[in-house]
Amino acid sequence: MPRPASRAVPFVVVIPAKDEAARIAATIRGVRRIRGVGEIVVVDDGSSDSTARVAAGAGAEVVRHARNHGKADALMSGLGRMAGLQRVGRVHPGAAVLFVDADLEGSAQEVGALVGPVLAGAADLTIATLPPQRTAGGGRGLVVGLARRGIEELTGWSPVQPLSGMRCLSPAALAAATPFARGWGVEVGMTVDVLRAGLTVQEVPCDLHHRVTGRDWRAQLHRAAQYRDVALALAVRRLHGLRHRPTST
Ligand SMILES: O=c1ccn([C@@H]2O[C@H](COP(=O)(O)OP(=O)(O)O[C@H]3O[C@H](CO)[C@@H](O)[C@H](O)[C@H]3O)[C@@H](O)[C@H]2O)c(=O)[nH]1
Ligand SMILES: O=C(O)[C@H](O)COP(=O)(O)O
Repeated sequence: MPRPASRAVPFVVVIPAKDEAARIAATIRGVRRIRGVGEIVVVDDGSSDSTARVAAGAGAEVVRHARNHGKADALMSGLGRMAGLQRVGRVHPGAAVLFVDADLEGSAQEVGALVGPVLAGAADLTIATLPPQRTAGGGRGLVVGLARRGIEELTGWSPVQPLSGMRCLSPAALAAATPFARGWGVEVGMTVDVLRAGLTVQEVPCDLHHRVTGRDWRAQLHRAAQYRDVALALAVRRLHGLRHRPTST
């Protein structure tokens, strides 16, 4: 039976997860400590480990991809489940969504700082910025630089951490940002689309700690995929901007 609408929650947590069995339970416990949290949806994006079983055991709603589709599709599947929960009255029809990576463990609680400005109507999209991490990363800033310069070129706004995936979106921001750019282009595409819709974006410092990408060949392959997806998301939006440019007389 659907729960009464008065108990419907004002925001839903969506956690995309690929092979996160070692971290997902701690991350779910972390977000459960956020004030006002209701439904927590974990999307197991074709994991080869026990991510789905562990997440279900920790009390999350679990959506499973039979094979790996990439982060953007995992987030879209989470939104699909959120719509289902709205239809049965378990989630408020005008609920916000909070995207949280699966590898934050206990620090995930700090993502709660993103919710207030969106529920209060002060921002449509809030994005977490992270402090220096305990382990040094192995990147040279190529992907981050591409993303930051691209967003600035297309919108005039220069984000501190353009790739950060911890984000809270109002219903208006969700409408402007979906369907998402594919794979690792999701954050850059979302930021550009929300700003171009005339909505407000705000970066919020959060004391978050995650698994940093290292220096081995797998890490460099990961960065190459990030670079490709960010470049594609920007190229599509550049074209869109050209097509919709007002013609001068
Ligand atoms: O095919 C995949 C790969 C990853 N994930 C999940 O997506 C999240 C982010 O993945 P991760 O490997 O931790 O990404 P990072 O290398 O840390 O990437 C950074 O940059 C990405 C954009 O390139 C953002 O999405 C991330 O939030 C940001 O932390 C995690 O929960 C993963 O389990 C999927 O759902 N499907
Ligand atoms: O390690 C990182 O911060 C990301 O994979 C991005 O890589 P980058 O340092 O090349 O921007």
